[in-house]
Amino acid sequence: MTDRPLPGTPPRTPVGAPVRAVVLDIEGTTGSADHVHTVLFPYARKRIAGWLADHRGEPRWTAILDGVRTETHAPDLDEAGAAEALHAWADADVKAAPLKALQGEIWAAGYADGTLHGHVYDDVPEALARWRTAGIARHIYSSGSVAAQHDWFAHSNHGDLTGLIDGYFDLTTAGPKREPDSYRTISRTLAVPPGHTLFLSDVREELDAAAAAGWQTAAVRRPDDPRGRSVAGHPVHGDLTGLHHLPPAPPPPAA
Ligand SMILES: CSCCC(=O)C(=O)COP(=O)(O)O
Ligand SMILES: [Mg+2]
Repeated sequence: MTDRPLPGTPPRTPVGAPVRAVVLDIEGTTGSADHVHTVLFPYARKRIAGWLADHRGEPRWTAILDGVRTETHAPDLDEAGAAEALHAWADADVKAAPLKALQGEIWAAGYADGTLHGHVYDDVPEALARWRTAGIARHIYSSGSVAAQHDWFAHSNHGDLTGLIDGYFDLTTAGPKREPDSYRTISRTLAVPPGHTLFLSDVREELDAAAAAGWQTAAVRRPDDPRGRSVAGHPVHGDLTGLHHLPPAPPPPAA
């Protein structure tokens, strides 16, 4: 796949404008995509049918079934049909909210019994701590559910990092990551102007969507990423160390 800017992408606030909030992707940016694909996804895939059977009738089971029925436009789908849809989404890595909610539920048990951990690259805790010291807000935006994101950072290879993170956005609270409107929703929630918000991701289409919403962007392509270091239209970093010293926002005017 070649990296080309989307036609019609408007010019952005130049990098260098004061940054008041950093929003970070997980898979491929702050954590290992390989860990997500070879550890977390298979762990959940194997347990989908068992989880549905074990939690039948509970409110979270009902929410997941209702979500699958809505997404598949099949209001009468039963548990077996829902399991089939969830398996198909898992196999194709479809970012469907009911699958993401269920994966989060299943992973929670694995984190609790110590089978699973979240993978966070070594440079991430220091970057988050530096931005906190500089008064820059730090939020995560991933297709994984908010609960799954929180668990990933709470049970990371660097210990519990949740104290360094101000909040989390997912498909249900913001929307799909390749849609500019999702970034507009996050801007409204954070009450930070788009031009003062920096998005970090490994996926060009996500960065293009954030840029279309007026955000600053930087691509993160880890050295082991087979896609290489070129992401058209966005500055590219191999880790977060080059982003430690973001230009801080001036303090708000006195009332
Ligand atoms: C710990 S959240 C799991 C990541 C996930 O489920 C996923 O689909 C990756 O999404 P991202 O938006 O972080 O690329
Ligand atoms: Mg990613």
